[in-house]
Amino acid sequence: TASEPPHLCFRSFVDALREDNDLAEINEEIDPYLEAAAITRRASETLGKAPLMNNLKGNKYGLWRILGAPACLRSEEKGMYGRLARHVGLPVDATMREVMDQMLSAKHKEGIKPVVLETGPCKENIISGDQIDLTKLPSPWQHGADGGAYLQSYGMHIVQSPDGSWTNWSIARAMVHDKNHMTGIVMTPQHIGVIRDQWKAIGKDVPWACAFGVPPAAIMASSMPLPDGVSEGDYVGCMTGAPLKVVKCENNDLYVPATSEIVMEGTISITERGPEGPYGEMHGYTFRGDVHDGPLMKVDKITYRDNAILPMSVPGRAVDETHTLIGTLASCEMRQILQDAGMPVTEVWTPFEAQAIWAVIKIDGEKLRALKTTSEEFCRKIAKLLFYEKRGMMVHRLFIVGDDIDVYNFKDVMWAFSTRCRPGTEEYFYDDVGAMPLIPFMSQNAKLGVDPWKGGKIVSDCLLPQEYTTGPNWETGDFEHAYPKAMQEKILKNWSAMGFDN
Ligand SMILES: CC1=C(C(=O)O)[C@@H]2CC(C)(C)c3c(C)c(C)cc4c3N2[C@@]12C(=O)NC(=O)N=C2N4C[C@H](O)[C@H](O)[C@H](O)COP(=O)(O)O
Ligand SMILES: [K+]
Ligand SMILES: [Mn+2]
Repeated sequence: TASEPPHLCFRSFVDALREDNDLAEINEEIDPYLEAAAITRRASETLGKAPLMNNLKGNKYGLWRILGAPACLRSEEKGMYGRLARHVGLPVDATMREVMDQMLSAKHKEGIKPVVLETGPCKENIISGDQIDLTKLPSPWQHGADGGAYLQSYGMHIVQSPDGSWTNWSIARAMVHDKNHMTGIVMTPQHIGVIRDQWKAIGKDVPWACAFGVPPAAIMASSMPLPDGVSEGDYVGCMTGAPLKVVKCENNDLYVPATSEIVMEGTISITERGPEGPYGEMHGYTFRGDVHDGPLMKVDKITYRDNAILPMSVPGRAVDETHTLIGTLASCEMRQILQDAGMPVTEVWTPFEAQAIWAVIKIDGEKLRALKTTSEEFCRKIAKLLFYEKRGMMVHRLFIVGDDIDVYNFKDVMWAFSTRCRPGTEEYFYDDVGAMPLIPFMSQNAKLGVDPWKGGKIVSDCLLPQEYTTGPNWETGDFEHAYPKAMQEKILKNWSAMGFDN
C-alpha cells in the first residue's frame, strides 16, 4: 500500500501529512477520556498540525492509535486547505474552489464500480464474539458534557438497499453503548436512514459495516450529499479515475476498502434502540440532558490493520471537519443543482463564520439582467431548487450576491448583506420546507413544541434593485476603487518612502 497515493489510502495519507511537516507525533500516553479530543480541539483552533496519538491509555491488542483533525485547516504558509487537498489528490496549495471542483468532477459521468480483491491490509487482524468489548477499547470521549464515548466520528457507514442496487457510504456519529453495540444518529432523509427504512419495510435488520481510516477520497464522498441512489464508491472511482479496491466483509455481503485501518461488521437493528447523545455537534453546542434514542448497531466482527489508526473528528465551534466537509460538500451539490437548472450562478459557499448554516450564492450580473426578472421571482426560484430537497437540508439562510462580492471573504458578504438587503421586503421566508433539526434555533425550540424538522429558512436578497435592471451604478469607497489606477500605483510605490510600514 506504500505505493497507493494519499487520497486512496489512509496510511499513505498519514505519511503525506508527516512529509508535509503537518503531523504532531505524540508518543507519551494520552487518555482517550477527553484528553485526546482536547488536544485535537486545541490543534484545530490554532491551525496546528494534526495530532497522531500513538500511545493511547487502554490500547488493546493493537486497537488503536488516533489521528485527530484529519481535515482541519492548517497555517497559511503550509497551505490553509492542504489537508483537504491531500484528501482529493490535489497540490497542498489548492484553493477551496479547486477542492470543490475536484469533488464535482465526476458529475454526469458514468460511475466506476470498486474492484474486489481477495484480501487486503484491513484483514491483518480479526476478532469476533467475546473477544470484542467496545467498553474496553480506547474509544474517545470527545466533550465534557457528552453522553458517551464517540467511537465513530470519521468512519464510513456502509449500507446497501435490499435490492442491492445502491450502496451508500456516509458519515454519521455513533457512541459506545455496551460491549458489542453502538448507538448512532440514523435520520431520514439522510441516506443511511432511507436505506434503513427500506430494510424496516421488509422486517429485516440492516446488514452494516463501518470502516475507519478509509481512502480520504472515499470519506469526502461519504460527507457529500450526492443524489439519492448514487453509490458513493462508484462516484469516487469515476472522480479518481480508477476503481477503488475493496474486500468482502467476513460476516455479510458488503464490501469495504481494502486498506481500511479498522472495520466493524454487524447489523443496524430496526427494533432495538438505546440512548444517544448528548453530543458536541457541528454548530458548537452540547445541550446538557438532550438525550435522544438511536438504533443499536451490533458489532459482530472487527478486522483491522497492524498498528491501526482511528481517525477522529471533534466537532464544535468552526472550523473542524463538520464545516470543511459538510458545508463545503453541500455547497458543491447546491452549485450543481442551480447550474443544472440553468441559473446564472458562479459560486456557492458556506462561510465557516456561519457554522455551515448559511450559503452565499454568487450571481453573474449580465446573465441576471438578461432574465428581466424581479427579486422575488428570482429568489423564490432559487429557494424552490434548494429548500425542497435533501441536498439543501443543512443550510437555513441563502445570501444572493453580485459580481463584486468574494463569497469566500466574510467581510465582503456582510458588507453586501448589511447594505443591500432591505429587511422584510427583500427577504423570503420558508416555513414549509425540510430543516436541519440539530441547529440550536431548531432543536431548542422543539422543547416549546415547534417542529424541529420543518421551516426556519430564508433567502436574503443582497442584490440592489439596479443589479436586476441597469447594473451597478456605484463607486465602492475604498483605495482600490475610488482613485485612478496610476495614482494607486504611485502611492504604493512610494509607500515605505513616505514612512509607512509595508
Ligand atoms: C450532522 C452530523 C453530526 C453532528 O453535528 O453531530 C455528526 C458529527 C460527525 C460524526 C463528526 C460528522 C462529520 C465529521 C462529518 C464530516 C459529517 C457528518 C457528521 N455527523 C453527522 C451525523 O451524526 N448525522 C448526520 O446525519 N450527518 C452527519 N454528518 C453529515 C453527513 O455525513 C452528510 O450530510 C452526508 O451527506 C451524508 O451522506 P448521505 O446520506 O448524503 O449519503
Ligand atoms: K454521502
Ligand atoms: Mn448518499
